[in-house]
Order: sequence, then C-alpha cells, then structure tokens
Amino acid sequence: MSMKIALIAHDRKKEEMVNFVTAYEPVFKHHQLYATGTTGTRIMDSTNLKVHRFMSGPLGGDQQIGAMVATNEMDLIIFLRDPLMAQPHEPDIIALLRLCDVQGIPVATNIATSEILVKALDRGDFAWRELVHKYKPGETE
Ligand SMILES: O=C(CO)COP(=O)(O)O
Repeated sequence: MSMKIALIAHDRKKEEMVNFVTAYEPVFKHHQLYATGTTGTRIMDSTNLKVHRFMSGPLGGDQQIGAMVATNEMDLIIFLRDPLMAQPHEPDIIALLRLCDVQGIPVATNIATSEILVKALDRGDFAWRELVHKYKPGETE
C-alpha cells in the first residue's frame, strides 16, 4: 500500500535530504510524497519524483503537515532538522513533533534514523498503518 510520507529539511540539511531521497528513489516512488516548499522543490529538481509541496516552513509548511498528522493521515515523517541553527518558526517545529507523538507516527529527525525507517518501509514494516487507514472514519484509501 502506498504510504503518505512528509519530507522536510532545514537549509543546511537540504543537500543531505536530496542525496538521501535520490538514493532511495526506487522506494519513494511507490509512495505519496509531501514536503515543505523549498525542500519539495529541491527534491523534484533532482529526482523524477512527484512531491506535493506545502508552504515553506517559516511560512507555515510545518503546520500544514502537522494538520495531516493531527488527522492521522501522514504515515511517516522524515525531518532533517538543523540542531545548530535557531529557526524563527521553532514553535511550529515543536508542534509538529508533538503531534507525531500524540498520534504515534514514526518520525526521523536525523539521517541515521531516516535510513532505518526507509528500510523498514521497504520491508513492509508499515503494514500496520493500513489498519489505521481502514478503520479511520472518512478515510477513502
Ligand atoms: O523550515 C523548514 C522546516 O521547519 C523547511 O522549509 P523549506 O522546505 O521551505 O525550506
């Protein structure tokens, strides 16, 4: 089953994100991809993947992705954060991560965890999310 995956990277992590998504393009191409604005553009410029782009992070993109997490629609979040740079929208970032914990959504905030989760995704370890979608009122997929 196709999963909904959010890809987000802070500026100094964008190259790492592009390299990561390029390396796992054969896995990602089976899923529905979402991203904050600039991250999504960078990924689409470098791969053949189609990415639904939300607003840029500082303009509310994290919150838009958070809204999908709140309704339990997002299956996996890969968020390469910059731990060494203050972000103007830090409250939005914290809110997104909090909602992942509220719903129990797998979320990676660094490349090592990202690798492990994408390998798990490829192996079929996300099958339990199908049950979430199946029994969620209003969900059509
Ligand atoms: O700031 C971000 C996430 O907090 C990322 O936003 P962009 O992908 O638009 O740069």
